[in-house]
Amino acid sequence: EKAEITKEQQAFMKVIVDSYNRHQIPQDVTKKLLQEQYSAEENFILLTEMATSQVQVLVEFTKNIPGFLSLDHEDQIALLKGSAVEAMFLRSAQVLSTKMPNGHTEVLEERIRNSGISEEFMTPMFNFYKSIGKLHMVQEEQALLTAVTILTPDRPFVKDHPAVERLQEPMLEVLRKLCALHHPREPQYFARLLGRLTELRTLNHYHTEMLTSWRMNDQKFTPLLCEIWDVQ
Ligand SMILES: CC(C)c1onc(-c2c(Cl)cccc2Cl)c1COc1ccc(-c2ccc3[nH]c(C(=O)O)cc3c2)cc1
Repeated sequence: EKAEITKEQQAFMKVIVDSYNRHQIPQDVTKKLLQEQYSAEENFILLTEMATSQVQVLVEFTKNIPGFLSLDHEDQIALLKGSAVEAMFLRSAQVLSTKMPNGHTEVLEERIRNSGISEEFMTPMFNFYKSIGKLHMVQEEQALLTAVTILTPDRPFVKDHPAVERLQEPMLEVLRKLCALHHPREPQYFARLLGRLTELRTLNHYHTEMLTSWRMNDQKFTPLLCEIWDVQ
């Protein structure tokens, strides 16, 4: 029957979910959220460290997505560069929308709100965080939604669109079945989930402006972030 998740899809999903759970920012980095002092300068430095660590984790997760490593190498880079900010919004959204026992939720929000980001970006950013929170995604959905975001064919400079679509399609199919399984009373849940991906695209534009305003204040990024965001 259409809605059943097949054995192959189960195995396919397990690879992605296990990789997603395995690749997390190390404790010694995230525990700094609670330790460092609260100044705009210190918050920016800490968030830069978190983003750098998150990009490294993201690259490892992406390499485990079935078929990703057989894509054209330049397309692999284009997909990572094109999706990094969106994937980090999704990841930070999970931290900000679930009450973390370690108290990281509150301190992360506090540091983001006081890191030199102008008010005009705060509203759309935290509206997104709220809308993700309302979805109460299960971790399989979070993992697959992140993989679907990374394997979005129409990123800048991607040459072989069809090859990326062939990888994204089976993930969308499993995600659709998962939504039906975990949210049986919300037939529109899958559509709402994909709607978040559209909202993420708009956040990309805000993020580009955030980077520009940080750079205007001579804020420094790490080499990895400079490379992935084409700055400096
Ligand atoms: C370079 C820095 C200042 C930056 O620029 N834009 C953003 C930026 C911003 Cl604010 C918002 C959204 C996206 C970006 Cl990309 C950031 C900071 O980005 C991140 C902040 C936190 C986390 C993150 C991810 C996983 C985590 N787990 C835990 C834990 O306690 O387990 C904490 C945590 C933090 C990831 C990226």
